[in-house]
Amino acid sequence: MQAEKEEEEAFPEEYVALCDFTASGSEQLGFSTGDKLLVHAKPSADWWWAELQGVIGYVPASYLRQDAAEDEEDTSLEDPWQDDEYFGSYGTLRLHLEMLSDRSRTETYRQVIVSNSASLRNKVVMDLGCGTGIISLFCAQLAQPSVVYAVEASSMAEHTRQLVKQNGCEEVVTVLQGRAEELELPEQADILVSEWMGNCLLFEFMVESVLLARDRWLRDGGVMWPSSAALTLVPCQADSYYSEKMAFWERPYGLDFTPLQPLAQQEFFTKPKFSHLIDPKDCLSAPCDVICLNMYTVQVRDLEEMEGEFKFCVVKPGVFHGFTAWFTVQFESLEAGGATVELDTGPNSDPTHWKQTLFMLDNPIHVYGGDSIRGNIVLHRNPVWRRHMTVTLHWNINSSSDNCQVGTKSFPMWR
Ligand SMILES: N=C(N)NCC[C@H]1O[C@@H](n2cnc3c(N)ncnc32)[C@H](O)[C@@H]1O
Repeated sequence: MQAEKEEEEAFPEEYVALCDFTASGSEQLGFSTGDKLLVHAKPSADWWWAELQGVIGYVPASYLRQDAAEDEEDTSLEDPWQDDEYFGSYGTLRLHLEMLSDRSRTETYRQVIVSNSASLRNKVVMDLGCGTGIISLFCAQLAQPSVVYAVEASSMAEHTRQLVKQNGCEEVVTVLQGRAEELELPEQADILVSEWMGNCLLFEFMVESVLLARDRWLRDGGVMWPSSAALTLVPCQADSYYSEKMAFWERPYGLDFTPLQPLAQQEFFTKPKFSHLIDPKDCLSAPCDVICLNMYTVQVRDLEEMEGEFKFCVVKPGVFHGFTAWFTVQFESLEAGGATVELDTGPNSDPTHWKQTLFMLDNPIHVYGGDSIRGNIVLHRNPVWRRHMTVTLHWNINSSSDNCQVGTKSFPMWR
């Protein structure tokens, strides 16, 4: 009782709009950046009941920031790119060690350089987000480009310069510290190479920087490495994960802890699980490429909302616990007709540091051979936190043994 009373007293709360929102329905309330809204209730984490100039409606919580009280100093708007935290994390060795230790990833980039070494002669290369400079050093060591501009925004750049000198590549490799989309390159590049992929392909949205650099620094007819990318999805079993996080509460030490299962679902199954290693036998159907990016034509505005359809035919009876996603990227040859090199981060290739991403349904569903699982996936980029997105899955199960089941679930990654 006391808590409810305190809660009522807390409302209304003053919030300020971080960006424009256009209502899509009579029950929603549209607003513009900077509007001050009065929040009267927070019925869910994502949608709040708010008022603006006497009009009431639902508003998306992620678009709002609590408004500092008049007498408190105004906290500056947090950087939507969270650059301090992001580039701070790349200023230490931990993530670079993880990426360099990923032999599948790193050897693929080396193979791209080796198999194109002749065509790289006298070319201008831009290595965007070079980190420790491994790709640039491969270029200088295994081919004869005229110059490689190794661009790195984090403080790692100082050490990268040292590695370039240490390996006798300073004649070819020039390290430029700064954000690629902000710094000046001395000339256009013939090849823009980058290892930009994040979990679920797009998390971190470093790809935006690659596209901006493409539009500004890649000469007409220049080559993008990767040239294309695909997000792949499969319906799957995840029995061990389900047992570990959900079934566990059924009979721990002979006691019934099932009242905690709704909490477990909220805590463990609301967000995607990164670094999931799916066993190929847990795939319930053949995988499907649901989103494909052509790195020459995709535009930054396309990244706001990407949608892909899928239709899976279940190949064996099992428990449909969720979907697993991974990605592949392709590197076209510099020579006409030359072989394309591919990096596949899926369950049938050598594991990479990304592994796969698991999206758990709230409740597992029994499926049988011949059932179809149709639907779509929507990647909705966070309008405020620009390195984040929400992944929404809609599915429709047609089963001979059961009437069709329809479901949908949205997974914040992370805000
Ligand atoms: N998911 C990944 N492939 N992350 C690799 C990111 C590497 O690129 C660097 N990086 C990311 N974005 C940028 C940018 N816009 N400009 C320069 N370096 C960048 C980052 O500091 C790290 O060394």
